[in-house]
Amino acid sequence: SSLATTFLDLPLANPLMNASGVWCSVASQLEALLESESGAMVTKSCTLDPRNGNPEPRYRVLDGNKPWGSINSMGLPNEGFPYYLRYTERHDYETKPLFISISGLTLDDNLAMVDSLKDAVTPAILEINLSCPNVPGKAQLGYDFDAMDTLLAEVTSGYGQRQLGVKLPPYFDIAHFDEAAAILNRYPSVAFVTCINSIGNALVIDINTESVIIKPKDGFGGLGGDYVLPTALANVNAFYRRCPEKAVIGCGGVKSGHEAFLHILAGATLVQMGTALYEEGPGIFTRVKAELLEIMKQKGYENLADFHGKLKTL
Ligand SMILES: O=C(O)c1[nH]c(=O)[nH]c(=O)c1Cl
Repeated sequence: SSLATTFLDLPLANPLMNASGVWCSVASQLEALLESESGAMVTKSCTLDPRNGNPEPRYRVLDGNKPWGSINSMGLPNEGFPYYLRYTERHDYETKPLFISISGLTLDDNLAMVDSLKDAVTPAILEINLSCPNVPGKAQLGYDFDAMDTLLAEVTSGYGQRQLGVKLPPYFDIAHFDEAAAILNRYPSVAFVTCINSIGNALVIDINTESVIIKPKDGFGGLGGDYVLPTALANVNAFYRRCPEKAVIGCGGVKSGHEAFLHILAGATLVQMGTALYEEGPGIFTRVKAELLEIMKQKGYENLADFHGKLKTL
């Protein structure tokens, strides 16, 4: 059996990569991902200027010894767009493809970064984070369909119809799957969707301290890990069914070959890891690769195409 695959016509040794935001904020982390057995890698969502982000604690795993998941309200800490643009210029693309994630604080900031990327003519693949903040008091872009449509119209024309992708927040209503997909399908250059970002504004409470466990936003934060797997699989499959011309990247609840297999069965071409990578480090790619291969062997699958998107219904 082989894990080899292609994405946007690029060859990958395997479908596994990090989720933006995890182990990808600074050069040392990016170099560790390059040296890891991941098939691809993505940078931390960046803003035009560097940001410190929110006060700590801003990331916690739940039930530490057996982390069922994580909660975070990082606040978009990053080194600023120029730092990641410089990394795209020195990345070794022969080793593995690189995605660059942007999350501008304003439409103009997003357009400025897209414009610089277009001029840079870098092989890096753009993933626009639609969970980026919107106008204060308004829902995040991924939940403000008019703002999302406007952004995509401006970005796709600014990017000269070059292929790019979007990182979507989770949706929980069939009508929202329909509406989001209808917008995305109007932009053929949006070649992939990454589902899902963390489940927003969860609240974890510690019974011993009778307190929340992260400092920002009175403890409200994005949920990752085991808790989000069924929602992640639903979003992967919903967009896989609704966007036949686009690839889907799965993200959410992957910590072993088992969940990676489920994401691919649901329609994911690549699979990202966040919480599990945060806790285990880049060695996780070696482990999950072996586990996925073992499951394929047990089931008699030679390659990913043998089961990709072949989820059965009853
Ligand atoms: O707080 C963050 O930096 C953050 N945290 C997330 O869980 N998803 C995101 O897209 C971002 Cl930008």
